This record gives sequence, structure tokens and C-alpha cells, in this order.
Amino acid sequence: MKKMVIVGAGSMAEAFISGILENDVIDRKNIWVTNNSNEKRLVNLSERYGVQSTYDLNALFDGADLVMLAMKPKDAATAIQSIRAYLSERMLVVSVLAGVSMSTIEALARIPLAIVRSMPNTSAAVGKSATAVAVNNRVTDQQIETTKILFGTVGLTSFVEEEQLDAVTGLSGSGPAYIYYLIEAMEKSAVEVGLDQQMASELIVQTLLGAAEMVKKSSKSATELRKEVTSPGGTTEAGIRILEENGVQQAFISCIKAATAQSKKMGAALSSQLETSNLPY
Ligand SMILES: NC(=O)C1=CN([C@@H]2O[C@H](COP(=O)(O)OP(=O)(O)OC[C@H]3O[C@@H](n4cnc5c(N)ncnc54)[C@H](O)[C@@H]3O)[C@@H](O)[C@H]2O)C=CC1
Ligand SMILES: O=C(O)[C@@H]1CCC=N1
Repeated sequence: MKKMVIVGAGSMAEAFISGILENDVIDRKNIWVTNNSNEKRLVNLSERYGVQSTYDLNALFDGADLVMLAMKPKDAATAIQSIRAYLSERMLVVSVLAGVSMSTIEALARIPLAIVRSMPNTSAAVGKSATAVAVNNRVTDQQIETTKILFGTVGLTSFVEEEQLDAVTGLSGSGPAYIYYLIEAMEKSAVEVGLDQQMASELIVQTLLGAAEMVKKSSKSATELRKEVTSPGGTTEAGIRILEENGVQQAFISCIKAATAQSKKMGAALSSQLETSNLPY
């Protein structure tokens, strides 16, 4: 990787900048970032990380070999259209956009491109993303190595077929939010059962870290581990009974299915706009 350009300067962009710099993968002077309007944000990223920022597209793309698309999916059509003239087949285009297919990106760019479509999550900011990536057939072996290095700086990477990425989005892309939702509930309950908030917070985080580590390291399944905690006639059994009565497990399943369906819907909306040329340009 000689020069990386990040189009879109939000939280995912920042997570990657921070991960790349921490792992010394590319010099900060060779990371360039842009957005559509918020110059203050670009200045802030430049000051904090020493990366380059510009609205001059010639300067931005000059010598770039990797271009990351990191705007919201709703802004993808406008953004790709605005940079289309600067993209080339020799660049690796890395997308983190939820729902947007590689063929839609190529259709918007109107040239064949080497594309990596990925779904990281916000834990990238602390190097703990669970990322899945799919590549198209123009991506070279060397670019696959670059992809591994790039995503390795923000966590773990699995290679999947593109068709699986909507499900990955519903499961692990959105996943941190489901866990935060659970933490919110645990925090509320802690106060209600009379615990000090600060201490409860530490107990909750350690409980989650410990449970995650157990699932990762133990040879036992989550079901077996849950059963080990649940003594007959004990406290866990009393608690789990309430979760069962309220259909909490089924609610989580429906939640992940709804998020997966939404990823598909977002992609379909963009590609049907493309087919009817009803795009914002
Ligand atoms: N936030 C999350 O949990 C995750 C987000 N993603 C994907 O990452 C992408 C970015 O998400 P966030 O960083 O959360 O969004 P964000 O809203 O924090 O940042 C988006 C950035 O794109 C810029 N932008 C908008 N229109 C533009 C244009 N025409 N040209 C250039 N830049 C433009 C905005 O100014 C902003 O800097 C989205 O496509 C999302 O689907 C993927 C995995 C997880
Ligand atoms: O909510 C969203 O659409 C994005 C994609 C995955 C996580 N956040």
C-alpha cells in the first residue's frame, strides 16, 4: 500500500486511521481523507493523526492505490459519481458500506474495478472488529494480502461470499449495538436492585468479557456453558425463566433477521434506482 484515500470521514474512517497507524502499516503522510462538507472534521483528523486531507480530487487521488468508501450508503451514489473520473482498474476499492453490492459500486463508477466489500463493526476503534470481507474476481493475490493487512489492523477478518454479507451485517455489523442494549438493561437493573452504578458497570463489563472469553476458549457450547451456570432451583433458573416467558431469545433472532433484511433492502433500493437511472445526479 503506497497511498490510501478514504472517502467519508466519520467513525469508521477514524477507526481505520487509528488501527493502521497503531500497526505502522503505512506512513501517516500517505493516508488521505476527504468528505463532502465538514472541513472542521478533516482538520481535526489531520491534527489528531497527522493524516492528509483535501477537497482537491487531483491531489487526493494522485498515486493512490487503495480507495476506501466510508460514507453512508444513502450518500454512495453521489459520492462515487463525484470521484468516478479518478478511479482506475489498478486501484483497490475497499467498501465498508452496508448493503451496497460490488456490482452497484462498479455500475456507479462505470468502469470495472477491483473491489473488496467488507462489513466491519465499530469495535474496529479498539482493534476488536469482527469483519467479514468478499472480493470480486479482479482483486489480485497481492491485493488480497493488502486486504488482510488492512483489516488485520482493526481486528479479525473472515473471507466470505458476497451473498453472505447482508447476514453478516445483521449479525456482527450491527452486533455491538445489541450488546450495548443488553448492557443498558443490566445497568438499569443494577440500580433498581440497589447496586452502586460505578461498581455495577465494572461487574457488567467483566461479566461480558469473561463470558465471551469462555465461549472463545472453552470446548463447550454456549448452551452447555449456560447450563453450568444454572443450578436447579437457583437464581439463574429464576432469571432465565423470565427471559423465556418474555421471548427474549426469539426477539434476538427476529432482531438479527430484521437487520439482515434491512441490509438487503438498502442494497436493492440503490440498485433499482440505478436500473431506472433515478439517481441523485
Ligand atoms: N457505524 C457502524 O456501526 C458501521 C458502519 N458501517 C458502514 O460504514 C459507513 C460509514 O459509517 P459511519 O462512519 O458510521 O458514518 P458517519 O456518518 O460517521 O460518516 C460518514 C462520512 O461520510 C461523509 N460523506 C457523506 N457524503 C459524502 C460524499 N458525497 N463524499 C464524501 N464524503 C461524504 C460524511 O461527511 C461523513 O464524514 C456506512 O456506509 C456504514 O454502512 C459498517 C460497519 C459498521
Ligand atoms: O446501522 C447500520 O446501518 C450500520 C451498518 C452496520 C452497523 N451500522
